[in-house]
Amino acid sequence: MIVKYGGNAMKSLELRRAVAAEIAALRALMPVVVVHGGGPVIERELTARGVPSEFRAGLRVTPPEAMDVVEMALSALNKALSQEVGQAVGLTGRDSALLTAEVLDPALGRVGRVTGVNAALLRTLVGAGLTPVIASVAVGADGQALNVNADTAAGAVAGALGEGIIFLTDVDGVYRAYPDPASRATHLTRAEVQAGIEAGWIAGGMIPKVQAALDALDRGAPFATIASGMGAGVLEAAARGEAGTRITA
Ligand SMILES: Nc1ncnc2c1ncn2[C@@H]1O[C@H](COP(=O)(O)OP(=O)(O)O)[C@@H](O)[C@H]1O
Ligand SMILES: CC(=O)N[C@@H](CCC(=O)OP(=O)(O)O)C(=O)O
Repeated sequence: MIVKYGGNAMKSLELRRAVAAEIAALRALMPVVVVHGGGPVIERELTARGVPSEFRAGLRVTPPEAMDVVEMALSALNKALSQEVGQAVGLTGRDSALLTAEVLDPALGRVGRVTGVNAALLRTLVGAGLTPVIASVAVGADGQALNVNADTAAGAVAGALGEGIIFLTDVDGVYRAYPDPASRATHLTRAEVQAGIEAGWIAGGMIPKVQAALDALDRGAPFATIASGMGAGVLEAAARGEAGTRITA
């Protein structure tokens, strides 16, 4: 199982540690690979250095000087998360070409689109009983770092391994009538997701998330689930298909 968490499931150190404990518990049941973001940590480090940044269509415009800060911030966070998950190895996409990428759009600077995943490295680590914890920094053809949205990076890893993925966020799943949690869809097909975006009941930050889920399916993942990182036992329940919204082809 691939588990992705980012800013929303890291709003406090307490929540971050609770999520790490959930991941460690899931690992007792099945092999786990973790992919993480950390938008708020990046934001804080950019601000502290007076490096401005803006988002276009959900992606951070990343000139080279911002890329240096993104990599530094996510690498430091990666080591802390790896330690919290335990029995883990923290990596970025630059280690053993774990995530290779190409420039998505020169207008966005050093933002990457994942072109390859070193699945053999991940299988070796998992086979040795270790949990890979991957920061969403990839390596470009020029050998330099590229910034990849963490949901997208996680989807690419799930696709390459042919495993399911759970995106942990701050809502219980995809709601048909946001923000009413009673309207959570337990299951959605690709066609229903596309219809939901067109109809407007899938909106805001949920759009790039469901798009990352569809991209994961395109790349070979059997399912992609969106679930809450805020509740005890939710991750295990989502892995069983009993929590969150599971999206399948
Ligand atoms: N139909 C919907 N169901 C649930 N959440 C939705 C829906 N439409 C929009 N959202 C919004 O999407 C948010 C999750 O996306 P986002 O904040 O970008 O997550 P993350 O930072 O964890 O990647 C929710 O907090 C909610 O505000
Ligand atoms: C290109 C791009 O936008 N990269 C993201 C990577 C981190 C991320 O995605 O973190 P969350 O999971 O916390 O959102 C960024 O720079 O913020």
